[in-house]
Amino acid sequence: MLLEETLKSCPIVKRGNYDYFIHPITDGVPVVKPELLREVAVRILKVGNFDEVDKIVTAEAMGIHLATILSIYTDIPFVIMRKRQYNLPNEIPVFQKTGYSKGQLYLNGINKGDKVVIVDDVISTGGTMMAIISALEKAGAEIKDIICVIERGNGKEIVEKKTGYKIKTLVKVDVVDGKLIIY
Ligand SMILES: O=P(O)(O)OC[C@H]1O[C@H](OP(=O)(O)OP(=O)(O)O)[C@H](O)[C@@H]1O
Ligand code: HPA
Repeated sequence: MLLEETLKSCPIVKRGNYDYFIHPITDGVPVVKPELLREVAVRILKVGNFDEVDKIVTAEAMGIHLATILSIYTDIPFVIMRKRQYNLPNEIPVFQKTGYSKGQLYLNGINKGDKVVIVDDVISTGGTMMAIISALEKAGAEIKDIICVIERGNGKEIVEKKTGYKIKTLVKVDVVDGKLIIY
């Protein structure tokens, strides 16, 4: 499959001490091919449960292309947790920490009782997913499913243990000695 094929050859760069892999789905670099995007979307739709879901939720920036194509396929609207504060009434700020960055994410557009599916490109340390889940819980949303395209390291297990939610992924990778391996 294209996702696995393209992962095999992706470059790794250092972000501080973190070995960061660069891939079209996770970075939009070097180029996002429609056949790859389509394959990923179809695979997400196969594993995910989008029945009777009010909103798809993703995080800026690299969940946006995924939420967009899933929204077009399912006719479900989507919400982007932004890194920018809008100061809208009921905006929910949460702290986000990844393996290489720290910041805030802001949730708008979710009503109490909304049934949501969370979609993101990668789960690595799980810091971002913890932030998304905590914002949605504060908003009173009902999380129906969580799907990340790529899992790396043990962040998925950590988040599952802490929150009780099951996280689905399409492929599991790791970076070992500067090389990306696919399990
Ligand atoms: O599991 P974690 O360690 O939290 O890593 C996963 C997150 O890291 C990336 O986001 P980032 O905040 O770097 O922003 P980007 O989407 O703009 O690359 C990626 O898009 C995930 O949201
Ligand atoms: O290694 C990575 N590559 C791309 N996106 C990511 N988000 C967390 N880790 C990574």
